[in-house]
Amino acid sequence: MAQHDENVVWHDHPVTREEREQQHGHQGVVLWFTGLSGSGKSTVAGALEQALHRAGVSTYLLDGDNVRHGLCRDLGFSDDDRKENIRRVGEVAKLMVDAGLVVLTAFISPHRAERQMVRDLLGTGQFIEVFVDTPLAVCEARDPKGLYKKARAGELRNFTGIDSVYEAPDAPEIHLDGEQLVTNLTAQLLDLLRHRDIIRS
Ligand SMILES: Nc1ncnc2c1ncn2[C@@H]1O[C@H](COP(=O)(O)OS(=O)(=O)O)[C@@H](OP(=O)(O)O)[C@H]1O
Ligand SMILES: Nc1ncnc2c1ncn2[C@@H]1O[C@H](COP(=O)(O)OP(=O)(O)O)[C@@H](O)[C@H]1O
Repeated sequence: MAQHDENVVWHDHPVTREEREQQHGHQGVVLWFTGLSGSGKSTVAGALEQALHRAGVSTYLLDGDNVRHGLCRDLGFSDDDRKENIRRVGEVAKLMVDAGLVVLTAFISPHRAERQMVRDLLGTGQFIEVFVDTPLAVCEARDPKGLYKKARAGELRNFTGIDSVYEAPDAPEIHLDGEQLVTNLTAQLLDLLRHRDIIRS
């Protein structure tokens, strides 16, 4: 990968992040959902986005399945490709936070090091790690896309939880029990955002 060019200089623009946040009426922040395939990341992130949108919050949901159709269509599921996937998404999320949005991301993001990389990229308090903790057996029973079945049959290699690692977060900002009702999980996340003064009560 090409390295940073020292002849490219950062340019500050007249409209500041603070002014954009003022216009939105809230801060920019990333809610970084992580968990196994089938744990419920997209479902819970989608339900939370809907609740926030209805409350007038400016949001954007970046979803692994969708991003891999465009921005990351050249990437597969080797450790190096997953790392590059998360690096790109982290950079995009950072730009969206700078735009003043509440960004929700739904990527397996199986490696602690990559999640830490994104945390470091964003400022303090701007990276909220949401661990959707659903046992592998439950994810496998849900298997909405039939991918676990393929992985067990040896038709799909490097599948997270089967023959590729998932490193659970040590200290996520919020640890969700992925077997609870989606409405309950959404309420827990809204509470956290209110508690952190990211949205108003
Ligand atoms: N080998 C392998 N391992 C895991 N997942 C696989 C694989 N191949 C395809 N898929 C599908 O891709 C979705 C995960 O993409 P992500 O971008 O979130 O993965 S990662 O963060 O880069 O690890 C994942 O979607 P979710 O089920 O929404 O998590 C799968 O549908
Ligand atoms: N809390 C939940 N309780 C029961 N089923 C759920 C829950 N969350 C998600 N599901 C279901 O599990 C499946 C996987 O959810 P999904 O959001 O696609 O997971 P992920 O994005 O982590 O792969 C879907 O069929 C979804 O309807």
